[in-house]
Amino acid sequence: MTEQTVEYDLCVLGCGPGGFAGAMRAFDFGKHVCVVEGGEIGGAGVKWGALASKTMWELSKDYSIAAKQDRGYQSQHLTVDFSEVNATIEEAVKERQYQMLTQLETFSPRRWQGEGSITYVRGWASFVDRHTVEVCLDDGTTQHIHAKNFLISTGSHPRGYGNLQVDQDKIFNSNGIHRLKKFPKRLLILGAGVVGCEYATIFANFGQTQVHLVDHKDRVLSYEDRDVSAFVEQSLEGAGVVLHQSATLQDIHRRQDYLAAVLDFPDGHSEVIEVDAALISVGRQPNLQHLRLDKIGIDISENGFLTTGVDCRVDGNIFACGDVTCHPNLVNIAELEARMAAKEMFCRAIRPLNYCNMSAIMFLNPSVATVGLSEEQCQAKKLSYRVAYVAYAMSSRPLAMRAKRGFVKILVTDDAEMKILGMRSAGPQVSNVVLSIAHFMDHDKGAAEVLKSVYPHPSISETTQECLRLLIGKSIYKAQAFPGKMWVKTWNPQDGYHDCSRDFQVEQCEIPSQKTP
Ligand SMILES: Cc1cc2nc3c(=O)[nH]c(=O)nc-3n(C[C@H](O)[C@H](O)[C@H](O)COP(=O)(O)OP(=O)(O)OC[C@H]3O[C@@H](n4cnc5c(N)ncnc54)[C@H](O)[C@@H]3O)c2cc1C
Ligand SMILES: NC(=O)c1ccc[n+]([C@@H]2O[C@H](COP(=O)([O-])OP(=O)(O)OC[C@H]3O[C@@H](n4cnc5c(N)ncnc54)[C@H](O)[C@@H]3O)[C@@H](O)[C@H]2O)c1
Repeated sequence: MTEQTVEYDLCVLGCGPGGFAGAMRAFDFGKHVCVVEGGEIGGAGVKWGALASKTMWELSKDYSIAAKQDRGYQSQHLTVDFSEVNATIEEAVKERQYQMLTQLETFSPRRWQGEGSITYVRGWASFVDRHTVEVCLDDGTTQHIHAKNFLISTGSHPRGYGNLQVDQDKIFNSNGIHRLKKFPKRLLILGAGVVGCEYATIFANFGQTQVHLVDHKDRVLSYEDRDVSAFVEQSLEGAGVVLHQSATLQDIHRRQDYLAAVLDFPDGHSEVIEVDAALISVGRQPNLQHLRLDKIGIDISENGFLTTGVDCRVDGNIFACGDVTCHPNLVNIAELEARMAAKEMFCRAIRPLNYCNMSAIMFLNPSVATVGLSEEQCQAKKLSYRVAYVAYAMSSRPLAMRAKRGFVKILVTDDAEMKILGMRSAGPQVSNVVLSIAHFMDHDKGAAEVLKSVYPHPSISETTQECLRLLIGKSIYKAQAFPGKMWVKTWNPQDGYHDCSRDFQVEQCEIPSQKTP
């Protein structure tokens, strides 16, 4: 295939996790794919977000463990250098980018002799018509690319804050935070969503920075259940982060060698905080503005995102995935949608995407994992549910780890089937917990059914098992003996909450055809 004459089966716009996954899935079907990337390969999934921030989080966690003083060991002369931390982050980023480029190169038409191919073009794309994009190449020239289908996977960028100038020198967003030259002594973070809470945790873990976390809402992670927000607030405050809630940032004044941030509060008073740097993390906006979607007659929905169906189609031969859509901004969702789109284009997808069982982890100290519905979401839908809570302190592994801060909270339908609706969990190794529940939800299992699995001991996942047992009244440790650490409640739209922790029923012994342990 020569690049100028060919009509590709698929042209992918943007090579973050979504674009890359979509291109590879189309390649699985033996298709000729062109991938256009204007910035750094990997996008926010690698360079500007997920991988970079998670590498920094891992390093900060290691540091905070090394700095502990309550475990019988004490490190001496522990120091940390910001530029060395950054170099390690860069190493992780480069490794992933190298893997991506290696694969693109392996399947390029120049080398690959098998079916299908992937052509990688570096430049910024915009639509000419429904089968053509124009790409501004790195050398300033343009190239037209023709394709039967397009996947828009151009991701998102950090939202600005009014007229505040993000100079990536003193005032940063998540794209620029790694340009800091050293740990700031004082850092203001505006926005206590996931990005804000994660970076507050990271800087607090390193112990070099006084963090001020500011949000206009009255709690952090305001879209989560109140008990989850309260848990995270306690963790952050325990690590020395100062929370400024229900606060509006009026302005940040640049002084000679510091920043003066003015916060306004609902009762009419204002506060001025002096800091050395600020991070603005008030959400993200999709990268659609330069795509010339008007040329292909596609409207952006009211909130600025692309509207897709369950098959990830925007319209006709135009598909979209990841942060440009109105679904949660997560790497796993971008990849899932992209793979679905490719399947829909070339072999018709068998089952539409189910967004109900999506799981996520917020990298805090300790981390928080979520899957499916929260209590607040059930209540908004007027869906009756039963919910059980078990504190990590009730399980052997957290006891052994001396890491008792954490919990598992599982929601099931308030009926005989007790189908799992969702889970919220906090603590070390929550990824294990969330994965097992996501898997059970995907298979539409009820609480009793999933107890047939035997969990290893001692493991964090035993806390999940005990929580499920609690839901069906078969827990080993009993809520009556540990109020506050274990409880069960029901909620329905008419009566609200009913605490069932003390409703102890003697189990009738029958010979069942199939036992639940
Ligand atoms: C600080 C931070 C931490 C995060 N942590 C996590 C996490 O722990 N877990 C998680 O699941 N998610 C996390 N996310 C979210 C995750 O990074 C995004 O949801 C994900 O990267 C979206 O993938 P995408 O492919 O849609 O877009 P992106 O990753 O943004 O990639 C889009 C690509 O398109 C390119 N592009 C844009 N316009 C054009 C154009 N016109 N022509 C050509 N190329 C173009 C861009 O240069 C970019 O490379 C985090 C995000 C941030 C900001
Ligand atoms: N671990 C993960 O999965 C992970 C990590 C980081 C980011 N992400 C993704 O990236 C996306 C963006 O994250 P984010 O934290 O920037 O956005 P977000 O929407 O999660 O949080 C934005 C926060 O800023 C606050 N805010 C908004 N306007 C404000 C204002 N004017 N003044 C004060 N506060 C204001 C909001 O109340 C909210 O708490 C998230 O949706 C998330 O899906 C995921």
